Amino acid sequence: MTVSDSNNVVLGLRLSDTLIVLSGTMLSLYLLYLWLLPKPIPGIPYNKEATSKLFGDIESMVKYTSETQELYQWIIEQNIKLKSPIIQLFARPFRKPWVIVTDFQETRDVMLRRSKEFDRSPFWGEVSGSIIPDCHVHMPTNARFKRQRRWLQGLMTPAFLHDVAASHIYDICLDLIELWDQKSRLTQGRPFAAADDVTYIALDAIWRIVFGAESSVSTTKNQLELYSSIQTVHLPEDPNAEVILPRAPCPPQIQSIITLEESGETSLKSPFPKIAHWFIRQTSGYRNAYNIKEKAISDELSKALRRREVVKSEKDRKVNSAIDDLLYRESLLAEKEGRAPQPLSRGIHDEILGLLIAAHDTAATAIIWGFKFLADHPDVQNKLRSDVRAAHATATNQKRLPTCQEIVYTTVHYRDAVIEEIIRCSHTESALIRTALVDLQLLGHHIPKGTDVFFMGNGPSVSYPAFDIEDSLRSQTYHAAAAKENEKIGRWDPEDMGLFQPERWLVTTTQEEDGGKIFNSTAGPLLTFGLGERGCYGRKMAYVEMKLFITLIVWNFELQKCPDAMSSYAAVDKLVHAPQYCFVKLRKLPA
Ligand code: HEM
Repeated sequence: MTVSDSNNVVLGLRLSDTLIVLSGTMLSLYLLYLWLLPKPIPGIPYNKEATSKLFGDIESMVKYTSETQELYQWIIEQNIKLKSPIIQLFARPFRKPWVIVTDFQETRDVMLRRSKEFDRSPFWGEVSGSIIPDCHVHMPTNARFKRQRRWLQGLMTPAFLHDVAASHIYDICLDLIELWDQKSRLTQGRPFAAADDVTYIALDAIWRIVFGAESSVSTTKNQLELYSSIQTVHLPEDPNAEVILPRAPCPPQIQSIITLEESGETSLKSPFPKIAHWFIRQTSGYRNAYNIKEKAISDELSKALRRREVVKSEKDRKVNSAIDDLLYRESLLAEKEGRAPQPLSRGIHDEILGLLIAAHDTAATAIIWGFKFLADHPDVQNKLRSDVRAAHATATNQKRLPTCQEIVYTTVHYRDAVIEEIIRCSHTESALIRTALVDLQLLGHHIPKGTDVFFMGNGPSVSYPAFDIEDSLRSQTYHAAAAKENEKIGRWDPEDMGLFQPERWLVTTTQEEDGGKIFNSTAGPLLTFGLGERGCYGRKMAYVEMKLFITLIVWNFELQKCPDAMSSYAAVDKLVHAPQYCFVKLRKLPA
C-alpha cells in the first residue's frame, strides 16, 4: 500500500467517522426533539396540531391572549371546540399537560370530597409566590398550612365581620360617595373612568380593616382634596365622550401593593412564569415597591405590638383591626406550643400582605363588574333600589342613609340575588387549580400523579350549557354523596344561563313578608369563590363588602348606561378577571 493509498484510507475512515458522528448527532437531536414534543395523556381530547410543535398550544394561547388579554376564555373555548368537559392543553413547554374540566358537578365532587387525591397546585406559587412565599394560600393543605390559618381564625367570625370590618368598609364607602359627588359636579353627568376609584377604595378598605382606622392611608382622601380645589374641568364637545379628570398622587404604601400585584400579571401569561417573575424582581420599580411594603408592614406590626403592651389583660383588649387579632392568635398559638410568641416572623408578615392582596383586587373587581351590570340593566337597578329603600324604611322616611348596622343586619332577598348574580357573571376568579397527588381517575380518564387540573368556573355548566356526562363516569364519592345528599344544587336553564338575571337566585315562598320570593344560594352552579377547604377564605367578608357598596351606591346614585364604546365586556386576565372598560355615568339621587 502506497502512502497516498493509506492517506485515502485514513481520509475514508475520517469521512465515515464524521458521517457516523453527524448522523448520530442528527439522530440524537431528532430523538431529543421527539422526546420533548408534548405527550398527551391517553384518551383525553387535545388539539392534534399541538402535539407536533415543541411549544404545544402556546403559540395559539399567546396569540389569543395578546389579541384579547383574556386567558381563561381561551381555555374554555378549547373545551367547547373539542366538545368535551375534560381536555388537555400543552401550555407549559416540556412539562405535563394541563387537564381542563368544565363541569360543576365534577368540580364540586373534587373540591368537597376528594381532598386526599387533589391539593392546591403549585401554579399560583410559580406565578406570584415570590411576592408572598410564606403565605398559606400557596401551601399544600399540610400541618404548616393549618397552623398559619389559625392566625386568621378570628377574621371571619360574625363579631369581627359585623362590628369591625363592616364599620371600616362603611366609612370608606362614604368616601367613595363623596368622591363621586365631586366627580359628578365636575363632569356634569357625563361618563368618567371609575376602575381606579373602586380599586383604590377597596385597597383603602382592606388597609383599614387590617391595620385599623388610626393607620388609615387613603388614596381617596387625596383625590377629594384635589377635586374640592378645582372648580371646572375641560368638557369635550361630545356629551357622550369621556371626561378625563386629574388624579392625585397615590400614597407610596398603597402604590407598592398595586405594583407587587401587577407583577403577577406578566408571569401569569408567560410560558415560564418563574423566570418571568425573576426578571420583574430585578427591576428598580419592583425592588422599590418591595422595600416600601416591607417597611410599611413592619411599622404596623411594631405599632400593634405597642398597643398590646399597654393592655393589662386579654379581656380588656378591644380588637379594632385584623393585625390586633392576628397577634392575639399568635400569642395563643405560642402558649399552646410552649414557645415565645414570634409576632415579627416572615409567616405573619406574609399573611398580612396575603390578606391585602387576596381581599383587595378580588372585591374591587367584583364591585366594578357589578356597576357595569347594574348600569346596563336599569330594570334590575330600579327594583334593587326600591327593595332596599323599602327594607330600610326608617332611613328612607328620615331622608338619611341607612347605617352600617342597618345594612349588615337587614336581609333583602333581591339584593342577595343581585350580589350572587354579579359574582357569578363577573368570573372574577375563573380557575380553581389543583394538582393530582396520586394516579387517579377523573371522568373516566386516567390522570397521572403531578398533573395540574384546572376546574373552570366560567365555562359550560356555569355560564354555557353543560356537556352531557354519563353518571357511570363519575366517581364513587360522587355516587355515595348523591345517594345521601338532601340539599341538591339546581341547574341553570341553558336558554338563559349566559345572561345577567338575578331572579334565577330567587325561589317562591309562602312567607308574605318576603314578597313571595326568597334568596336561595343553592339555586344553581357558582364557582367564583371555589369550594371546600381550599375555597375562598374571605367569602363572608366579600359579601359584607358587596352588600355595603351596592346598597350605598344605588341609594345615592342612578348608574346610567354608558355609550356603547365604553360598555364593552372585554376583560383582562391578571390575578383576577377584570373588565377592560369601566366607566360610570351618574345621576345624583335625593336622600
Ligand atoms: C369577590 C371577592 C372574592 C373572590 C371572587 C374570591 C375568590 C377566591 C378564589 C376563587 C379562591 C381560590 C379558591 C380555590 O382555589 O378553590 C380564593 C382564595 C382565597 N381568598 Fe378569596 N375571593 C374574594 C375575596 C376575598 C377576600 C375579601 C378575602 C380576605 C379577606 C379573601 C381571602 C382569600 C384567601 C386567604 C384565599 C386562600 C385560601 C386557601 O388557600 O385555602 N378573598 N378566593
